[in-house]
Amino acid sequence: MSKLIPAIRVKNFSFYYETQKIVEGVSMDIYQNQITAIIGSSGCGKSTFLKSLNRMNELEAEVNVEGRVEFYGQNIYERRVNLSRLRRQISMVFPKPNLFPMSVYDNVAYGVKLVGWHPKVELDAIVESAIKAAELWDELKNKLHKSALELSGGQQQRLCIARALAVKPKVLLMDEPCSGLDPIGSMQIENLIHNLRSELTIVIVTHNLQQVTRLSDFTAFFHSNENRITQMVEFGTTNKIFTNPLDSRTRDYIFARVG
Ligand SMILES: Nc1ncnc2c1ncn2[C@@H]1O[C@H](COP(=O)(O)OP(=O)(O)OP(=O)(O)O)[C@@H](O)[C@H]1O
Repeated sequence: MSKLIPAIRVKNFSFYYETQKIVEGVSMDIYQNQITAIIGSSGCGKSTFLKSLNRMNELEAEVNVEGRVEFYGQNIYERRVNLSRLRRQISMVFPKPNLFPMSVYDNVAYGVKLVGWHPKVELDAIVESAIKAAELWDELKNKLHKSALELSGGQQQRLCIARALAVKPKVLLMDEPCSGLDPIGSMQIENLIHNLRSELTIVIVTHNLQQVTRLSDFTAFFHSNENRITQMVEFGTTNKIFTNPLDSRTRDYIFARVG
């Protein structure tokens, strides 16, 4: 493996919704151009943690944090951080497609237009390149001006990825990106994630442990303790976590589910 460069360094990080502590004392590195999976029981705080990596949860609730999340050396929780810029650099894909009721083209162009004006020819090129990167161009090149909501579920989810890619993020956070898809739709997204890794750093939350072993380079196991506060129990290469976990709680979770 070539030298690993941390894109995000999480340092002794705790997260609260108002005063309710959800995640406690997480320290981990998320490496550039690697796929990192976050696994753990339902409700333990995986999505919360994922959204704390680009401060998305602040759109939903009042939050408090302790510790640091450094993105290429800068603590994203510093007061002077520009949140729109941060969320472009660390973009997010949600469990269900959340396209706008507008055309395929306008969905992909949306975030790009928010950043600033581009000549039409430039915008066309950005949209085409993002749709190609999401491996949808052949399917959609003749439907660019049709409503995005007419696409299949799998196409909609890949279009969400195209929309996220259009603003040229460095990191893509993916929360259960295949949850609503059939096996073929899931496999297309998995192939896409696999191919995107050469250009992007990816963090994925999923309950599908087979998917974790197929896709990810590193795995973090989160576990909620008796006080319903979640800690990261173990982090390592996916191979190590799935063949020889050190912690009995990781072992119990993985072997109970994989068999
Ligand atoms: N906006 C919010 N405000 C307050 N509490 C929240 C909010 N979102 C989630 N929570 C709480 O945070 C805890 C962790 O939820 P979260 O969705 O992060 O878990 P999860 O591990 O991703 O779950 P799942 O695997 O079922 O999707 C839960 O107790 C949940 O009720």
